[in-house]
Amino acid sequence: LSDYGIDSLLGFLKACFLHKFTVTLLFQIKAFDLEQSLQEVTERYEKETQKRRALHNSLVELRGNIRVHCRIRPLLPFDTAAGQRNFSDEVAYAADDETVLVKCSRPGHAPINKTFQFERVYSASESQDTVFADVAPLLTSLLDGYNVCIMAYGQTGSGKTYTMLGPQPEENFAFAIEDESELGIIPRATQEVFRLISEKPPGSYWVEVSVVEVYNNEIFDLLAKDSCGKVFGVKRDVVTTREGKSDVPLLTHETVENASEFLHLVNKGLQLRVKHPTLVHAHSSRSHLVVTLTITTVVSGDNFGKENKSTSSSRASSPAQLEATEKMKQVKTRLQLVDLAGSECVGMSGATGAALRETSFINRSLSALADVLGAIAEQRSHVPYRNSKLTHLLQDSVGGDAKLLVMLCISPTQKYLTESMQSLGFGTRAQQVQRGQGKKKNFPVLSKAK
Ligand SMILES: Nc1ncnc2c1ncn2[C@@H]1O[C@H](COP(=O)(O)OP(=O)(O)OP(=O)(O)O)[C@@H](O)[C@H]1O
Repeated sequence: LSDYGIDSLLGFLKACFLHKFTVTLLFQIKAFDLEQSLQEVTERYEKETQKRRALHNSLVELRGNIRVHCRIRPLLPFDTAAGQRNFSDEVAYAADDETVLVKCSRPGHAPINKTFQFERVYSASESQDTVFADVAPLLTSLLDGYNVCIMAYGQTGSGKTYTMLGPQPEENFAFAIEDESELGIIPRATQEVFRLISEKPPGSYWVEVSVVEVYNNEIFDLLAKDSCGKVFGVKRDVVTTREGKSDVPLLTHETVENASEFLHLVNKGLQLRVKHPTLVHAHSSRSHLVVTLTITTVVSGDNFGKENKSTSSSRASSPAQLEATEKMKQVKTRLQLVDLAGSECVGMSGATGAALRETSFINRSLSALADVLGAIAEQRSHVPYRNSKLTHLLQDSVGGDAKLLVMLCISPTQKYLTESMQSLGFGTRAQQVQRGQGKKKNFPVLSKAK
């Protein structure tokens, strides 16, 4: 190569290098710009979503609508049953955080491509933390004087107990206390209630808990104790008081002073809850569970405070002690946490004998719940609360002034398509029910603690 040839080759290579360098640099600048504008758009979108949610919440509040959230559980090993082709195909998805998409085409059936909108939709990967973060604001309302009810509804095996309590050990119902991140709404809500109480200005609060199971249309008190102090389920009845409220006479209400006392107590009651294997999974709850926290706010009078030996300044040491104190004013608010038994198509359940009886009681009580919501939605003069013990027990939460959140739980697979569509239909109807604005209990003006 002549000198001239080498020079021009070097020049050419240099030009190529410079060109490549310039192009890379331009790309990098462009990518940086794009990244920045994407970030800006995302931030703006999140702000708008928050604003829209806040507006939606106010609207729901004003109309007294029932809030409905929907959680789609992940695919699990028991979904893939041998010999059932296509049954484990996923057909229900979270299209976004407010939309469920059900998409399915089966030979011999019309294809389904349907969306359902709810206040919040959780995809299979969303954690217990995320679910609870959306529920927690309702608990603030509880201490502001509103009754609150959170109810999990869905087909057998769709994740109701997981969502409400957390994953369950083989032998018993219990809170998996070892792994806090897996705890469900009930234990977290209790922790939150005690945290909120600890932040309150002087006044007095105490928390009582009751645990009830509705099994085969009978109510059982799961905290009742025998003469040796051992818990055993005692049958109770539900009545309507003169004020038109539902009440369970003789129901055990235990005072708890903190969340771990609550967990310990409720765990004992949960051991009595009926569960049997079903064709869906081995540890199916065959009863509706209702855990109620009653929060009594006591505004101290002249004598109160002198007798309060509690370690916490904002809490009374016992209800009995408080009842003995004169010049007190009390306001009671109630948090009802409900893990409904699983809805099921009787034909699908494969149940016979006693199990079939259980299944039909579960289905009857759930359709009584749907009938009650239908009657409220149509503003009928008669709402058939007394058609089942479940609806009679939940009367004040469903039809009364409570803020009600229905947590729909959905199995993602084709096998449970019919049940999932039924649950999604239930949720859609529930969120259209308007009951008038949630009513706040008026707190008496707090007098300064002495
Ligand atoms: N989001 C989830 N992530 C992980 N596992 C889950 C989830 N939801 C449910 N599961 C598991 O699926 C199984 C069935 O769930 P779960 O018992 O909560 O259903 P269920 O709706 O309460 O059923 P049933 O009405 O029969 O009692 C359990 O083993 C549970 O741990």
